[in-house]
Amino acid sequence: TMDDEGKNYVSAEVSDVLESISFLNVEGKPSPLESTVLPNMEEQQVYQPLKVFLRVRPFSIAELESHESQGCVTIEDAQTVILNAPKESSAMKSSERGIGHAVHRFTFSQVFGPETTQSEFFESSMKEIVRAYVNGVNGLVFTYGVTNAGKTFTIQGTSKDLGILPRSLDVIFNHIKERHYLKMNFKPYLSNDVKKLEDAQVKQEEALKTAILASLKEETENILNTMTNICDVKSEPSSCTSNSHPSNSLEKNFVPLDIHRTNMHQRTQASVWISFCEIYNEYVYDLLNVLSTKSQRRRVLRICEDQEGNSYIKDLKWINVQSTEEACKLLKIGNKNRSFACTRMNEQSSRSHSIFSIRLLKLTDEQQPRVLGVSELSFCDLAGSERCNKTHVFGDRLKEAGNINNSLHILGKCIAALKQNQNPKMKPSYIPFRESKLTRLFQPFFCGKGKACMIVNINQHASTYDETLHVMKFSAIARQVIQTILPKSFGYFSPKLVGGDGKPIMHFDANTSVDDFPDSTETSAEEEVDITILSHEDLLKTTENLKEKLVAERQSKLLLEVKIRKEMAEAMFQQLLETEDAWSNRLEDMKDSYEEKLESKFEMYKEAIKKHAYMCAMEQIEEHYVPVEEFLAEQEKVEDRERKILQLERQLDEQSGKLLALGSLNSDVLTTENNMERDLMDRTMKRANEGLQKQCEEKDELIKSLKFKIQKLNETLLEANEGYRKMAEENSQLKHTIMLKDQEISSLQIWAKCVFELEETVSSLQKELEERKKHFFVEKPKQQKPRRGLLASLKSPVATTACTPLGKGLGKDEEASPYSRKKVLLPHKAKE
Ligand SMILES: Nc1ncnc2c1ncn2[C@@H]1O[C@H](COP(=O)(O)OP(=O)(O)OP(=O)(O)O)[C@@H](O)[C@H]1O
Repeated sequence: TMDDEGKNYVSAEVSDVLESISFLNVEGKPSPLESTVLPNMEEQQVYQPLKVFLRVRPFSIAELESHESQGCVTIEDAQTVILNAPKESSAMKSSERGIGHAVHRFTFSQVFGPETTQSEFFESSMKEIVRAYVNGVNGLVFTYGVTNAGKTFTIQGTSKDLGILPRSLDVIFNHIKERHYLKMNFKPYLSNDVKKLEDAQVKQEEALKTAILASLKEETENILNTMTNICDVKSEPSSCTSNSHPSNSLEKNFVPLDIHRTNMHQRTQASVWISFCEIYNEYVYDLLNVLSTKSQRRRVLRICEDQEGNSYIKDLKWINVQSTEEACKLLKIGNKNRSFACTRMNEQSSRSHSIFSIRLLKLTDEQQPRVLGVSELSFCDLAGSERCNKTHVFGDRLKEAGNINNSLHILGKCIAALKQNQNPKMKPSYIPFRESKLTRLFQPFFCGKGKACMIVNINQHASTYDETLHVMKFSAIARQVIQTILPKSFGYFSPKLVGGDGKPIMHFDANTSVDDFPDSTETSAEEEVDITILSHEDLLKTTENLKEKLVAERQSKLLLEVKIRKEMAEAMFQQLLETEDAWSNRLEDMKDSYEEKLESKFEMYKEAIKKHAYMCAMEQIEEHYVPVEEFLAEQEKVEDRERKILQLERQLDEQSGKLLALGSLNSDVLTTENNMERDLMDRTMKRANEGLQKQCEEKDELIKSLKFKIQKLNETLLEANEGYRKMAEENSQLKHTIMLKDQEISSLQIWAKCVFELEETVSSLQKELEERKKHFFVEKPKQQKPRRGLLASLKSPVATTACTPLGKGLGKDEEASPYSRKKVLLPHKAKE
């Protein structure tokens, strides 16, 4: 019953898909294979961010029982998911220490929750890429995540629940339907070319395919006995037990394709080829290689590049497939080989990257087929990323080689570099595509030769939270990468057709020349060997060989180094000489330029000085400015004076000449021949002489009268002198008299004082006398006479002194009363 359920479920899904892309096949409209590319891809380059889808795996019952569910992952919306660090995670511990956060938000092109069905996932994530692919655009899908996150489940799925790979195959086959080219004579070759096989080669091809498919049959038969389902490598036991006949169930799972219903009217046809390989420890192995014995060593494949620099895996088997069923069988065989190899090496499958590729060859009609284009769709199931985290692959340098997976580290570096190079402000950095096998194969998809899409698978386990967080951080960077998709992918990868011998087929394209097909583009035919599977002796031998090679290599390198050093030294010397030359030239130039500058400066200063001088002169002129009229007038005056001087000088000369002539007149008269002139001279001389004599006489008279006047004045002066002398004498006498008079006055003053005192005494005496008289009038009236006589005797000498000749000038005062005299003398007293 489960089988039936599963069958119906898948069938319904596939038909949904077919419906959704049915527009590609609408009757009457040109087939999508006829139009080489999608319309929008035809004209221009397409820039679009790398599509990154997140798929969250549901919990299993066991996981829920072991408390893995701690709400670490919350889907916010169709694009956003939130990660909450659980208690035990180091992210939480870090955030508690203040480093980083406990909650992270991430956005994706689309987030698919645990409930998402395989069909829903395919519909939303793969439709665009598959649609582009059938129209000629290369595609790459890779899953990224920790082990057990659901990568393989997403790509391959289980027998009941097909993954994106079988679904894509189904869509492809349904798309080509009647235009399916069933012959095997056109086979993918190198990176993008097609090889036309000879009949024998076709037979070989068919035999190989049968052998490979037979290996599955053998295996299936063996496994049938142990009731193990090989339908999917990691199918759950519950699903496997119900499958009594897995191959049958698989067949039923797909929509039956009527591959014989080829429409002959359709000119274009398609041939489908698949390959399946793995990259383990940086070695590429073909997973469709059937090993005859279990001990047989797996062959390591080389990655080569064609002329255009497109990498491809040399000698990788390409198997023609005619249906999804066949392709899925081959997938199973590959898975089986992968697990077998891994078991033998005691390693887990998640340590390798597996790449399942589908090549679609677009051919013209069957009668005379021509190759129109080749497109490739690859599904890459990457190794679990957690091991890389543990070895600090991101950021830190990867030191260990050996068994550590280098590819994811390089992929991270490439994505970071791609992102950085999109920033125009940043210096473009080198993208280390060539540093790992995986990135070498991915390179075309990041360089515009196809569409890439990344599927991030996470589980919600608390125990692997830190690893999951790392995956999310990686995808956040990847999401920022802008993909450039070059136009006309078919045209861009214009395929070349070669014959069975690998030589170009001329009739294929008239424009193709033989030169376009080199015999081989491979660098070395030496086969790489996976050393991990060599025996001890083999390893020792290999080591010895390698040592020898190393020594030889070192020697040649040394020689090369010496040669390079010598060349470098020569080049350096040459450069030094050139530099010296350049510098000396520059020095000369500088010297010249400085000289020029100096000269110009000198000229400048000269000019400045001139200007200054001119300015000064102008200022002076302004100060001493004389109007022209004045100046001319002055000049005229000067000239006039000069003329007068000249005239006077001439006159003087004449006069002196005349005087001389006068002195020697008589002798001259006798000697002079010209009498007329002489007479005239005489006459003028005479006249002048007369004038002069008259003048002299007048002057003499004047002198005489002046002399007389002087004489008179002298006399008057003498008289005056005499008078003056007399006056002086008189004056001195008078002065003397005055002096005497002064002396007299002063003595008189003394006398007057005495008199005044005496008078006072007298008056007092008189008063006394009168009193006494009154008294005596009564007693002795006769005693009054003698006292009157004493006063009179005192008065008479004073009168005599006043009558002396010295007192002449004061005559008027002499007769004045003693009171009046007193008045005159008072000022003298004051002066003293
Ligand atoms: N979306 C899903 N729904 C149901 N079961 C799932 C889902 N995703 C994964 N599983 C189951 O989880 C288990 C682990 O998944 P899967 O093997 O795909 O992980 P993985 O990432 O490929 O691991 P590894 O890196 O080891 O190959 C499988 O049993 C698978 O069936």
